[in-house]
Amino acid sequence: QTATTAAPAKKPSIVVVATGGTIAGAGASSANSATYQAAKVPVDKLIAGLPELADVADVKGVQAFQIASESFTNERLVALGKQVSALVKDPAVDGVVITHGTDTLEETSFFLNLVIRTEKPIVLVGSMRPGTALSADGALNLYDAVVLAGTPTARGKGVLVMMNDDILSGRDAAKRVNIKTSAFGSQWGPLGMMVERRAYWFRAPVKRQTTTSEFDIDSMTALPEVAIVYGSGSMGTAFVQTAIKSGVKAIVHAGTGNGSVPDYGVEGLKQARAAGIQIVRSSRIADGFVIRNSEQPDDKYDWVVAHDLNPQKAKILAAVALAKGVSSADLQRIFWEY
Ligand SMILES: NC(=O)CC[C@H](N)C(=O)O
Repeated sequence: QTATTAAPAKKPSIVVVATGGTIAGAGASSANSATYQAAKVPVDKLIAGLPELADVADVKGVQAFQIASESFTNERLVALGKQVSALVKDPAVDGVVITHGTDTLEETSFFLNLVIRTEKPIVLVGSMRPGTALSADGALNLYDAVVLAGTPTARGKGVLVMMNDDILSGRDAAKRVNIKTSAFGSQWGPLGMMVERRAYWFRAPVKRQTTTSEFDIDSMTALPEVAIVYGSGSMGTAFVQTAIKSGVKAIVHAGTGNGSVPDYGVEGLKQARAAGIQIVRSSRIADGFVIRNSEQPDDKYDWVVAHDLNPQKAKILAAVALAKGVSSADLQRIFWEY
């Protein structure tokens, strides 16, 4: 007697914003897994080459850029952010996937996590082998990313990275291995895994992001330049002097060990701070974090520590914060909170 005919579930509407990278790469032969040209295949061809996408979502493609991700600039980051912000404001869009080269994917994922005010899933995805190679990884990664962007439980978890079955937070996902398809990881582990169209979650981010962020792409016009100076034995002082002259707003010191600075390098960083440049102590070590007033008297010198952010992530956060013109005390608060 009771009608049990269920209305057919509406498929989520997902926009794939393509920027290039290996996931859009092509090689001369199927044996070329490492030698190929990135950013060759247009987004419509990527989508048409994966008919399985139609089973899981209504997918539309937008070609934002067609570049290798090492060629991303602050201007391109801001432009991409504004484009994604406009898309997630469209009530007809349920989620956004961004195909991206893997080299600077971690910068873009963190940037968008800081500045896009939305609960809707934004998922970055790349690949380590071009689509023309044997055991190419891009097809499954893209399929998983589209599924994830349309998954209700992915809402409110910030910008995500979908690679090699792992769902990672865009905040701390980083390229930790080159050449291998298991390229991405985080010292805090993945948030979950994607298996056969289903997201399995094991943890959630606690840092400020997206809807709880104080930053907003819609009121941002440009990002200031930030330099990274790489620490090593006998590192010299020339690069800090060059950074001072170049007019950067901050120097991220990718120090050795716990973010240490050599005895002969302290003076240059003090000069930079006196010239109004913020000093952010990070570490060249991929894991762990930098403790304030350990190794160097940060309170005395008015320096900031990068917490657990790697130098390239610290560069993004410093640029986003300094685009607003914050004080050093605020900058340190921001490094603890995001
Ligand atoms: N695996 C990749 O995507 C690397 C290709 C290229 N260097 C890029 O980052 O776009």
